[in-house]
Amino acid sequence: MKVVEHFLSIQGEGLQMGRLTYFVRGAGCNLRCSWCDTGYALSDSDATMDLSVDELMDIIGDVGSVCFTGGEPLHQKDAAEFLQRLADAGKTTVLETNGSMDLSVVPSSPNIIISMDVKCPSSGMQDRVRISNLAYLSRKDQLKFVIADRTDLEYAETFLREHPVDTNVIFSPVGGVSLGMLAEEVVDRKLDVRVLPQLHKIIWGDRKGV
Ligand SMILES: C[S@@+](CC[C@H](N)C(=O)[O-])C[C@H]1O[C@@H](n2cnc3c(N)ncnc32)[C@H](O)[C@@H]1O
Ligand SMILES: Nc1nc2[nH]cc(C(=O)O)c2c(=O)[nH]1
Ligand code: SF4
Ligand SMILES: [Mg+2]
Repeated sequence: MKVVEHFLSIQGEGLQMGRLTYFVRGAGCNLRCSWCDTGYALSDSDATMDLSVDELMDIIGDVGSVCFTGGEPLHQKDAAEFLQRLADAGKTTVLETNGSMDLSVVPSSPNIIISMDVKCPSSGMQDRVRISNLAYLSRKDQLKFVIADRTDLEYAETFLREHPVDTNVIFSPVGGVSLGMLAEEVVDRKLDVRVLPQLHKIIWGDRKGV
């Protein structure tokens, strides 16, 4: 596994928000979202270490919650093996994936929470979503829309109307965009979604390793 960083922190996103979590950030991504807050992890050459799955399991130790992210974690050749080992060890693992990578490779386990993005127009990557991935999402998983503006919001609303999915839907503002604006729009439109911030940025600001 080409790893950029790994660290113990508090889960800052999604339904596991607030939980002590061990983060593993893989190097390399096949997309280039305009607002990506992890530009330091988008190339394979951003890797600072090459770790085996055994080494990663030793590093994670007895921490019960893991977030496998990136970059794009499914870009890693041993992603499925890592996910299977985490699931077999009984760890709750959130897989933060960008929606363009085939989810059929993800082991089926109640311990693996797929957190799939649908990229909205502001990202410049909205055409990269793999619609067939929606079939792999269930009630344990989450579908995340990162929203920069009203165009994104309307895109997300239309997407959900055209592709109803029985999973948890999260609207999260692009860093720096008003959470209040997003919340008011969701209330006005009576959208059955969760409006969530990035908790780690509220605690520590926008920086690496947290
Ligand atoms: C850094 S990405 C890595 C995982 C995967 N590549 C993806 O995009 O889902 C992790 C999460 O952070 C979100 N994200 C990235 N930049 C952001 C920003 N500037 N503001 C809010 N969320 C952001 C992504 O949309 C994604 O849900
Ligand atoms: N604390 C913290 N929580 C996170 N949840 C998802 C993250 C990510 O970059 O994928 C992330 C992150 O970078 N930090
Ligand atoms: S897919 Fe994820 S890691 Fe890749 S550019 Fe977009 S937000 Fe950043
Ligand atoms: Mg992050």
